[in-house]
Amino acid sequence: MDNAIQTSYNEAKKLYERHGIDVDAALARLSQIRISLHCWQGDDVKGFLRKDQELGGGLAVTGSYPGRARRPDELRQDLDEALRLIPGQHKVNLHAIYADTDEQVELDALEPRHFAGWVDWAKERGLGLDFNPTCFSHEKAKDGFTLSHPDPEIRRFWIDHCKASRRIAESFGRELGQPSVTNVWIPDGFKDSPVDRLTPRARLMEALDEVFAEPIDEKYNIDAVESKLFGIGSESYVVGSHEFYMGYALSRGIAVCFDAGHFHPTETISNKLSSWLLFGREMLLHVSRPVRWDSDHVVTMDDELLEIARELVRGELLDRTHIGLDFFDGSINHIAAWVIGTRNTQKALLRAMLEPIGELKQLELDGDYTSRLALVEEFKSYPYGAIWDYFCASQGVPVREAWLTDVKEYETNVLSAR
Ligand SMILES: C[C@H](O)[C@H](O)[C@@H](O)C(=O)CO
Ligand SMILES: [Mn+2]
Repeated sequence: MDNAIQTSYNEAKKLYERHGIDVDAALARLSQIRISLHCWQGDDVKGFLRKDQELGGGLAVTGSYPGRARRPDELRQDLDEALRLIPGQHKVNLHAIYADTDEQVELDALEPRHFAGWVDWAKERGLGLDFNPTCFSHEKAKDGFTLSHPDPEIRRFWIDHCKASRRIAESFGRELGQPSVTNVWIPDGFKDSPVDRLTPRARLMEALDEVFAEPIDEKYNIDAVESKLFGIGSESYVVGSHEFYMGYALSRGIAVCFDAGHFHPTETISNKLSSWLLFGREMLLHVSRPVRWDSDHVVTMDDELLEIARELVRGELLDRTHIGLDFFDGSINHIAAWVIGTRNTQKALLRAMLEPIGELKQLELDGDYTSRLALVEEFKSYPYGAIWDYFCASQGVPVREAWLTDVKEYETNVLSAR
């Protein structure tokens, strides 16, 4: 370890210790937290099945930065490069359209064997895999409805696709020895105000009940449902709204996915997590960054990211939370986007762990809001960067912005040849 890094760490640690903060314990905890890197940042949500399809479901990727992955082996190579630059052991989040197969297989006929390449790769590296049915970018989703479609045949197709997805995730869990989270997000909704809001939701409820009917051991697969306030083309009404899924997940004992970009512009998910976990068992996060709308910008160290991390740490909610990322920026280097977003998420968790939580809670209980505010604000300039640098060095990954040199080299040597 570089002397300067060690010295700065020792000095910073002393400052935290004055407030009773166990820095080594925080780093040990941080090293155990797996973040799920979303594969779709690597290729602008194109996938490998049915590549001719336009991106649908109201999703939009802007930018055409060169070098995006075109095949499973390229995507895995890029993920390897990103993971090399991120401390800790993580997971990779796949969508169904990222099947690694030469077969022309339909979404409702996908099987675990179509993902064998991913499982072998993950096993070799000790990674976990999460999964998502892809209920968009398909002719059967063209009119904006999938699981809640009025046509029972179309509904059947999507139900079967979601059932197949759970079986694939279960196989990941069995093979990799850690549960896979299957997250169902559907784009269903109306551009303009509907006359009947109830019936599509009733259809969705019934369809989901069928999807989740097959019992699967939670040791292998955890089900989650993701709501949205609006989308492009579903500005006025989304079938799978927040209230719908809160009720659904609570009554069915499954997890809710909170996506940071899926609420009103001034509404934050950080303020929802404690409420959900008082009643629900587990949750999935899609850590994202909305800019004016659900724009899926790369996660930065903004107030909301820190507040999400604080909620998880202060409330001891980490053990019941699965942290996934969800952004797709096609205007910058695809690997850098993963590295920036993941390292920021980890850094925010570290900052939250390095706060004098017991002391702050006591001040609040005592009604000393002056000291509470003073301490929270002073801690913002405590030297967490020195602790982070030490963590990166001890985990064998580049310290500070040194990772960027590696990404630039990779761009020159690998990406520019694509
Ligand atoms: C590609 C993902 O499934 C998608 O981003 C979903 O999670 C979402 O957030 C849709 O807005
Ligand atoms: Mn999401």
